[in-house]
Amino acid sequence: MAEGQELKDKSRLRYPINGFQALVVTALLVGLGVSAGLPLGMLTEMLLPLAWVATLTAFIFSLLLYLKALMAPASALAPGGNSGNPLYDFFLGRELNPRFGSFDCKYFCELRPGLIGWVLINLALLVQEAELRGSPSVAMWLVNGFQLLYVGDALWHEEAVLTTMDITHDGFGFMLAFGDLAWVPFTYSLQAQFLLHHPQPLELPTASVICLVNAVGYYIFRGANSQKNTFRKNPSDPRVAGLETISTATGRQLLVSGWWGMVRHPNYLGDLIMALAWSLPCGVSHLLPYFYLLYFTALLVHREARDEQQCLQKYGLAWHEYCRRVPYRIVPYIY
Ligand SMILES: NC(=O)C1=CN([C@@H]2O[C@H](COP(=O)(O)OP(=O)(O)OC[C@H]3O[C@@H](n4cnc5c(N)ncnc54)[C@H](OP(=O)(O)O)[C@@H]3O)[C@@H](O)[C@H]2O)C=CC1
Ligand SMILES: CC(C)CCC[C@@H](C)[C@H]1CC=C2C3=C(CC[C@@]21C)[C@@]1(C)CC[C@H](O)C[C@@H]1CC3
Repeated sequence: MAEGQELKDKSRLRYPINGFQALVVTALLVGLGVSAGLPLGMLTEMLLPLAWVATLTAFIFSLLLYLKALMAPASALAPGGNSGNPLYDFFLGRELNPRFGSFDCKYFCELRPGLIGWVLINLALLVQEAELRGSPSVAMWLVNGFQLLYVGDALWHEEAVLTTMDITHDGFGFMLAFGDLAWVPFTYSLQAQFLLHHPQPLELPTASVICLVNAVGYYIFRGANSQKNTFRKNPSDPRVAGLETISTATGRQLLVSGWWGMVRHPNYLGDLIMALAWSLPCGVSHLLPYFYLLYFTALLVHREARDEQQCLQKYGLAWHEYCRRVPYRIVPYIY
């Protein structure tokens, strides 16, 4: 169990940290099913109807959550989803942490169904390719491997999601419910879907270069996220104690050396490099496999701007000083 950030009423919610176990249990159940004759590859023929059902589920779920939020106390509402405009509030989410007993709807949806569903769809596409062509292609192995690493990493470090703005600031409305339940599994698996219908020959040297790109992206992404998480948990931890910091009026400090001294969002940079590595196995003849990279760039640029606003509010002058010391946002010398 882990404790979340402090809420408006000074209380803290508790969250179970067992996302990685959920992934392992799902893998075991799917393995059992497949060995008992479950035709996993058939899933690939049901993607469109399943995407519709997921969207409808997200719609009904967020409608119920909106109705539930009408009875919630003011202290339980999200800062942005309480405008009084029902459509806007339904879309962004009125309540910050809707719960049924100890079951936290937003926390559950943020990582588990979407991320585990995504790698399950990828696996089904790999199995289907093996059935169609005798064995999965190198490109399909790479896409499956890279994205499984990403999902496994997110679930392994599940506790880190408790400090993201989705959990601490945003309500749970249609946008996030749709994003978590429908958008992630069905659009994040587009590269593997593309490969099933457009096989790409991949020579060993090209595959090795693509693996290197993914490794570099992962190294930056994990290094930056772990450095910040370690520092926030215990600034005197020997792994971060030697880093240069700026003090803020809130008593918290900001890192100005290490990964966070290179750009203001080194974790986004690593994430984008990995996104490129996931598209490259699909070749360069079609734009579709690059959809994730384009959408993700737009999402992270927007997210970075929102985070800047929140940090400026929290840290004021100290944030200005940080921006002066670390002038680039995501890509050194470019942006
Ligand atoms: N694949 C996907 O679809 C998505 C992936 N992601 C990934 O999720 C991860 C989490 O991203 P996200 O939630 O956006 O935010 P971040 O992990 O980047 O966290 C931002 C927060 O970090 C703290 N911070 C910022 N600068 C510093 C500094 N110099 N020193 C110490 N603390 C600092 C601030 O919070 P405070 O000071 O309060 O601690 C700030 O609000 C990222 O790796 C991102 O790439 C995100 C969105 C979508
Ligand atoms: C429907 C819209 C276009 C936007 C929906 C946004 C959501 C898909 C994303 C908002 C924040 C997310 C995070 C992740 C997945 C995507 C969503 C839900 C991660 C869980 C991905 C893995 C990382 O390690 C952590 C991320 C936290 C934020």
